[in-house]
Amino acid sequence: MTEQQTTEFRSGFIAIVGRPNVGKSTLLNHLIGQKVSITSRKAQTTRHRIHGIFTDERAQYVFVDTPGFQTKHLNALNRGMNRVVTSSLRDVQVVVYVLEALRYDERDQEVLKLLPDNRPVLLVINKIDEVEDKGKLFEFAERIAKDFKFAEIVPVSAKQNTKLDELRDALYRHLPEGELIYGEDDITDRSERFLAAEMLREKVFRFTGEELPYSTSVVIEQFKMEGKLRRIHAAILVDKEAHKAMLIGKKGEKLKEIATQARLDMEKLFDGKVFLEVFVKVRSGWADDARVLKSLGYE
Ligand SMILES: Nc1nc2c(ncn2[C@@H]2O[C@H](COP(=O)(O)OP(=O)(O)OP(=O)(O)O)[C@@H](O)[C@H]2O)c(=O)[nH]1
Repeated sequence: MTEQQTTEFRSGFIAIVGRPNVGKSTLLNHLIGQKVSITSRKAQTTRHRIHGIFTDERAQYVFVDTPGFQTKHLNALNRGMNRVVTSSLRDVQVVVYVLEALRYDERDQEVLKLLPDNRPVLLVINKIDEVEDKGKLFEFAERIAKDFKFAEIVPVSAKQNTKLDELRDALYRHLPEGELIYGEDDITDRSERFLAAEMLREKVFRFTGEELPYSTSVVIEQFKMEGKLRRIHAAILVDKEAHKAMLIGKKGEKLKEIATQARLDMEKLFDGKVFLEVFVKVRSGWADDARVLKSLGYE
């Protein structure tokens, strides 16, 4: 091969799959160097497909962050998520299958069953910072490799940015030759409005621990540019008065903290000042129901 052939520009879509909590969102954020996907200690916080984009002088890597594959609790939402996993695997060039170091349970195996055999799959063993005896990683990798033919195996710590360059190199090796798919400076194809909701939703999860149910949702009611300032009004919708009190906290302190942290993340991501106002609203049930609203003359 000549020098030129080895440095050809490459591009393509890459899916990151794995059971909840293995660190997919953290990996995506750290590979891109920006916070575009929400992370939290609670499992199952990713509900949407997010494209994170990373461009350097030799390639454009377009990441698809898939929700954790659900094997328990097959409700409609989770069934939807599984479909997202399967469909996102169909239109990518490379698949990254993430495991937690030294952990390989039946949920991981369920995801493994979804892996395609007609394109490269990289095994990423994450959270190696938690393993003292690194020799164990080798045995672990050998064991997993018996279950699937991986193109490469890359141990990393997403959180500590360890071996992420090795992972980028491995991804480059398996991407096809191609032009830029998105702009050079793009990091996601999601709107700022969507990302603002994600940032806020993450803080709600983070600051309410296990107390608040997943039924909580975030709506951006207004997103306005005023010169360089983004003026954002957001509502956190809850089902019960008790949940509202929980979110607001003593003297409103919890809500203030949630809003401040979300605003700081937004300012970093949007690279500009944000004025953020957050309200907590109790969903009145019928007000949410599109059909009822329609019959009352609202659209
Ligand atoms: N020690 C350690 N913890 C990590 C690492 N990567 C991620 N984590 C932690 O693992 C937890 C889950 O990370 P996420 O990135 O939200 O996991 P996910 O796979 O996207 O989870 P879902 O959105 O539920 O599918 C968080 O508490 C992270 O901080 C790592 O390399 N080392």
